[in-house]
Amino acid sequence: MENLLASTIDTNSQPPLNGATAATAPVLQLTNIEKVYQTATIETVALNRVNLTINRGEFVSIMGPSGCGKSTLLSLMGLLDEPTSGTIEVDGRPVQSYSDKELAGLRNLKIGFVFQSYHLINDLSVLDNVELPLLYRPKLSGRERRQRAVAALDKVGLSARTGHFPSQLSGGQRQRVAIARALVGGPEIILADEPTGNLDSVMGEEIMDLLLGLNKTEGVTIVMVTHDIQQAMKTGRVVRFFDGSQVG
Ligand SMILES: Nc1ncnc2c1ncn2[C@@H]1O[C@H](COP(=O)(O)OP(=O)(O)OP(=O)(O)O)[C@@H](O)[C@H]1O
Repeated sequence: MENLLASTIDTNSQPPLNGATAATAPVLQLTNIEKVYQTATIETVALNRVNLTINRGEFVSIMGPSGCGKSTLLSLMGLLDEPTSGTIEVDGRPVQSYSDKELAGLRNLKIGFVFQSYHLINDLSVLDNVELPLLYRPKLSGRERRQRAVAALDKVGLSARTGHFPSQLSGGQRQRVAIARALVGGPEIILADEPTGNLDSVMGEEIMDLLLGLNKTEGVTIVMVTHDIQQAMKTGRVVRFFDGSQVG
């Protein structure tokens, strides 16, 4: 699974693409996806017959009102949850055909997550937070883990803050740490759930520029949920949802 990083770099040596073209290979493909949440009192159809293809190198925004299924969609794309019906394919292969070990590898290596509220561990330094996902990679030495974490922090412009704790950082800096943590494993895809939702407009712009740069210069495929139309318009494609269905 370590080769995923290498294959990412090979693939992305091509010019990065914003927007789907026939020449780009789908990295994620959702076909006829339905997700129904069943509780004791109510059944909620969170996603209804969703068909969505994400091509390698794209930056796609997902927009829609609260409760329309955006986070549900992201957790299905991140293989954190399963659809009630329909098919998810990763690199052209249905998720059901991957073994549990392969799926764990995909989640850990291929996909990085960024959340609105950062999800950092307050008791750990910036460097330790970023290094955390690498602890699941026994083949890496402690030194290699540290080097990769420092390199990821460098990419987000925070190499001077490795010894800080999250409480000593601004919101924008915390989100940068979270992005470094998402990047440290060398993922092909970043799934970002309202990454600027807790930030003021200046810090939000900075984070948006960082994500745009990662997409453009490193070819990282990004799917971002946002309520901000101006940010969405900077990405290659905007997909709109309403009541669990795509409306544009
Ligand atoms: N674990 C769950 N159990 C039951 N219902 C759920 C669960 N998760 C989400 N839902 C419901 O599914 C629907 C879609 O929720 P989801 O969180 O995907 O929406 P969203 O578009 O991300 O909303 P927001 O913009 O407010 O974050 C909502 O009606 C929600 O109440």
